[in-house]
Amino acid sequence: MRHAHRVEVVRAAEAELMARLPEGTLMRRAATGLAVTCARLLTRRRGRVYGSRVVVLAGSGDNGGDALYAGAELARRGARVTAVLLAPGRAHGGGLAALRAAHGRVVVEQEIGLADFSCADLVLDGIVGIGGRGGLRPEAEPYARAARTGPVVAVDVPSGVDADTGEVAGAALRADVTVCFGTYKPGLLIDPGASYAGAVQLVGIGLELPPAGVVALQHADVAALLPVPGAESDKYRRGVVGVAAGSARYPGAALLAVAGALRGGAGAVRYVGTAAEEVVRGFPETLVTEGGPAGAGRVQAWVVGPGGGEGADRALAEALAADVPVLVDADGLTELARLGPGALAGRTAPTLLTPHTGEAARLLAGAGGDGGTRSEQARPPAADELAAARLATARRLAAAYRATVLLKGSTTVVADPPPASGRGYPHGAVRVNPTGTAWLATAGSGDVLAGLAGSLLAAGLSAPDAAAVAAYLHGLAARRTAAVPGAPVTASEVAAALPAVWNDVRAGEAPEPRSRTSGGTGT
Ligand SMILES: NC(=O)C1=CN([C@@H]2O[C@H](COP(=O)(O)OP(=O)(O)OC[C@H]3O[C@@H](n4cnc5c(N)ncnc54)[C@H](OP(=O)(O)O)[C@@H]3O)[C@@H](O)[C@H]2O)[C@@H](O)CC1
Ligand SMILES: Nc1ncnc2c1ncn2[C@@H]1O[C@H](COP(=O)(O)OP(=O)(O)O)[C@@H](O)[C@H]1O
Ligand SMILES: [K+]
Repeated sequence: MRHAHRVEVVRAAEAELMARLPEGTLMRRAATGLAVTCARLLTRRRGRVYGSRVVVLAGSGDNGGDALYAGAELARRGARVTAVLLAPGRAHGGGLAALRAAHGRVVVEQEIGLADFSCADLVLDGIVGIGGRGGLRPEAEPYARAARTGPVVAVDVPSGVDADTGEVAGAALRADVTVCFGTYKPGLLIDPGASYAGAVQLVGIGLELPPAGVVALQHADVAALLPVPGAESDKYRRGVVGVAAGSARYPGAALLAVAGALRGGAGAVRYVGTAAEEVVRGFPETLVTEGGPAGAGRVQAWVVGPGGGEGADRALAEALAADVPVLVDADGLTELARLGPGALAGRTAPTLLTPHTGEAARLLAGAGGDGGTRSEQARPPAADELAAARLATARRLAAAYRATVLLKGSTTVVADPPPASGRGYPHGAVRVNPTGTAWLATAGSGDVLAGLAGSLLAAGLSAPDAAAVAAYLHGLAARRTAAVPGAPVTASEVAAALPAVWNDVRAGEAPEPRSRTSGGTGT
């Protein structure tokens, strides 16, 4: 599990630890970890550190201090280090002295051409870290846009990325590697910030931290959550998932949701809807029932809405009336947005909403724009604004509907509603998904995800576990299924690859590293 903490929490842990240690200890630990990574990258690129050209971009805070100290360590090993001071006169005094003592060169911005930056063997981004406010400043923007040949190593956070949220206001430094200290920051795991961070490495500095508000499951965490039938299991004990999906216009959505559901660990899939004939032809193992969810017999969880068309309102009402977990997707969400959060008010069983940002915009508008009452009409949020602020969007929706929310797109975010007491930290737990590829943005892949997550719910996983495990497997399946890495995939292929990735996860096969060309980490 990767744990990510807010800046405020990191600061508190830092203060507590610093009070017990000699001054400068934490920065020395951070800078040493940073220098080790840089030396490894330089050795890979040039065979050795000695003689390599390193540019340090140093801002006015401790982030610049880390970069200057790391630059000094590289200079001591023979690297030709040039530090560019973006806030001359305010650079970290100790770091500057260390770099000068190691015969590093120190210049101000006007004294170095972008050409020197562009041909460096390695650039250290120490412009700003967790103390950053309001995006990159004008003096730093040319570095964000300049071409470069060597890797950029971000210190703690890529400058310009909001550490708490992953939001990027304007330009930001695009890193190949980010070396972060003490804990991951949410902004390193959530797009757009995550896509600026490259490969993220954590350097422990001894912070004692409380449980993390944001986590990313890894292979072993997912493996531990996968349902496994016991010796006494039968198909009903394994869980029956009901799928109310598809319509005359979108029969394929029913097939794809069922395809996902059949691979999610439930013992049986029960289908209700107008595409029963097509479903049985495609998947003879499906149980089909006439009418809506109300008359369908016992199920342990419902999936409502993929391709649901005009029948989605009835299916939603009947599924929500059942005292079992309900996953609401697609047309079910459009109907829920029309009804507003009150439609979930009487439910005691878990509800899982799986919107993309367009549906999230409708849901927020249905909740009164800001999650308040419907009479407080605010400007309806636009989908692209919500995509740029994925963490806040998922949290707002979870709070407004008091349901678990899986927000789809580049970095899928799963948010729980805040605790009912309203005391303490004002947000519920959040999981972010580290697998996936932008090729998942293909028609029908969301239907597969809905079926898969619903099946995991029926098999007994909690709503946040089912959502996070489904997103993880779905993202891995998309990566695995491409005939050539990075090639397009179809939703049917994603569904067909699920058993193989299930086995990979159980066997502990490492996932592929994230790939820029495949368009990010999220599903
Ligand atoms: N926490 C820990 O445990 C440890 C933390 N460590 C390190 O310390 C870092 C945090 O250092 P920090 O607190 O000095 O803040 P930092 O990120 O350097 O930025 C603040 C400075 O930047 C300025 N500034 C603000 N916004 C800006 C912008 N948009 N663009 C440009 N400049 C901007 C602002 O000045 P202003 O100009 O606003 O007056 C202020 O001077 C952390 O990320 C990690 O690297 C490690 O050494 C070890 C343990
Ligand atoms: N840019 C992206 N990067 C990664 N995954 C994405 C991206 N855009 C969409 N996805 C994923 O693709 C799937 C699309 O689902 P959805 O929008 O519901 O499509 P459909 O309605 O056609 O099934 C989701 O799992 C979503 O997270
Ligand atoms: K930085």
